Amino acid sequence: MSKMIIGLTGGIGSGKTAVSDRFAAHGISIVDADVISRVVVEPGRPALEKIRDHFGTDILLEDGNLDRAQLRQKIFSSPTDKQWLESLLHPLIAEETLRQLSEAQSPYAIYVSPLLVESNQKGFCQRLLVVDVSEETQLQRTIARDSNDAEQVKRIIASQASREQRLALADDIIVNDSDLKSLHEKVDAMHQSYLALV
Ligand SMILES: CC(C)(COP(=O)(O)OP(=O)(O)OC[C@H]1O[C@@H](n2cnc3c(N)ncnc32)[C@H](O)[C@@H]1O)[C@@H](O)C(=O)NCCC(=O)NCCS
Ligand SMILES: Nc1ncnc2c1ncn2[C@@H]1O[C@H](COP(=O)(O)OP(=O)(O)OP(=O)(O)O)[C@@H](O)[C@H]1O
Repeated sequence: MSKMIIGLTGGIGSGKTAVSDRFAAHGISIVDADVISRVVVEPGRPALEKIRDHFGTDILLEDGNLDRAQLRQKIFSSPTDKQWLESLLHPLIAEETLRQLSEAQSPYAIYVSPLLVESNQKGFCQRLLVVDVSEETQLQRTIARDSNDAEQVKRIIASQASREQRLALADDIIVNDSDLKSLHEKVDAMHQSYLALV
């Protein structure tokens, strides 16, 4: 088991994956809540059946997989549906997260989650690292990546913690306002400072 767990968070499109990929390149174990949230709803999993019973068969694609774009549309326009989905998935995500973290072998491990500040997941992290960008950058990068419409991305941003709320809880901050090369340099420096802590 790793000696230290760093929580990594940031809003949609802030660069959490870009940052965690760079830590992974240094051999650091990454446990990613967004990745786990896909595994727990794979075909054959009980959670997918519950989602189908709740939203109807139309929530599945023809091949039986979850229609994630449709579910995203639904939950970010209905707070009740969002709450229902979160109460189904968050305990499953937490269980798998703890399992994966207990297997992490690197000097420290990173738990990536968009909701570390919102839901009470900070508990098992010794430090919180926040990737910080302006809302304009979040919008631009998310739209370019997912071809989502701006209104939906704005609704997702509005449903998440604010920049200020995240920064208030941060132990460490990476500002991702420049190019990927400069992001990698910042991560490399952070990696060295974490190694010095363990
Ligand atoms: C709604 C779903 C199906 C959309 O899937 P999709 O593949 O389009 O997006 P993905 O899962 O990669 O998430 C992308 C980003 O959306 C944002 N997001 C996702 N879920 C939430 C949420 N419950 N609240 C706020 N923002 C969220 C995050 O910034 C996340 O990084 C999916 O996000 C989901 O199942 N969400 C509920 C589970 C959850 O809370 N996951 C967050 C990690 S704990
Ligand atoms: N410094 C940067 N310069 C240019 N593009 C970037 C930079 N950082 C991230 N990106 C790009 O912006 C998009 C969003 O980044 P990334 O997927 O890492 O964010 P995220 O926080 O993991 O997003 P989500 O919350 O949606 O999972 C990606 O397409 C990524 O390649």
